[in-house]
Amino acid sequence: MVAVVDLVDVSVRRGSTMLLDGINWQVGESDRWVVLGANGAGKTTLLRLLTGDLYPTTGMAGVLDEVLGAVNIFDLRPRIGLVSQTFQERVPRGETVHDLVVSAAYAVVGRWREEYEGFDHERADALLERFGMLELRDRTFGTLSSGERKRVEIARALMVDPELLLLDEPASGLDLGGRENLVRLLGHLAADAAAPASVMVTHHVEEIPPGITHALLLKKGRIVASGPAREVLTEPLMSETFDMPLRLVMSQGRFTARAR
Ligand SMILES: Nc1ncnc2c1ncn2[C@@H]1O[C@H](COP(=O)(O)OP(=O)(O)OP(=O)(O)O)[C@@H](O)[C@H]1O
Repeated sequence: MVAVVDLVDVSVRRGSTMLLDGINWQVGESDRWVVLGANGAGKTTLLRLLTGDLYPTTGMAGVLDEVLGAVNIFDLRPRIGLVSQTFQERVPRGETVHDLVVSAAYAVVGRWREEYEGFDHERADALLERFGMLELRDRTFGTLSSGERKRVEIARALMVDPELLLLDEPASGLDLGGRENLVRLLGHLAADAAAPASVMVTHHVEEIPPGITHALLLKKGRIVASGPAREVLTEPLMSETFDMPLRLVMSQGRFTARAR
């Protein structure tokens, strides 16, 4: 198995605070992971480590067979698709949906004078169609609903044909319909054998798409449990992670949780 992510005894410390502590974690090339944890558990820190935004204080962090700190991060980043919470702030007013997706091929936000190949345009449109957004290809990004924007962001993240797809709370802020649409699309992606390995961060089990293969539970920077989803997404482990007795129900590949 090729390890897409290989963290060995990783810690991240800021002052006297351990943001991550003793993390050992491997992601395989066909894995679909969900990372769950309460506010402040360290989920965003973990994603920022994977994108090379920050480095381990101790331990070894391997991503796509490269060791963080020993690889040029600008060579690594194009191999990773990121759907972040802050991306929308960087999109210029007036950027069209199609241009936003096609410009990922050049790792830029906002088209300027790049010359794109016909192939790039076709790929961008095929991705927009896959996420139900082709009809809106000529709309400006700023006029889309939150759910539509998320679908465009995922299309953009896949434009570079990444080897690892990172999704940071993709359903946050969406209404019920928007969330359900997105979870369905993420479920299709998870089921696609040609799709890259993925790591999705969320607070809510309702946002876990069907087809997730593995789960990692974080609490105060430490791993509560990690492994196959059916072994990790259990009432005792989830209750420990969120510090309250939970009732967890799984039905037709989807989860719901509430306090006991
Ligand atoms: N530079 C820093 N110095 C000190 N503490 C920090 C720093 N950056 C983050 N933290 C703390 O580290 C902890 C983990 O933060 P992180 O953003 O990774 O959590 P999270 O699980 O993503 O939380 P949320 O679900 O609220 O987004 C938090 O308690 C945060 O306040």
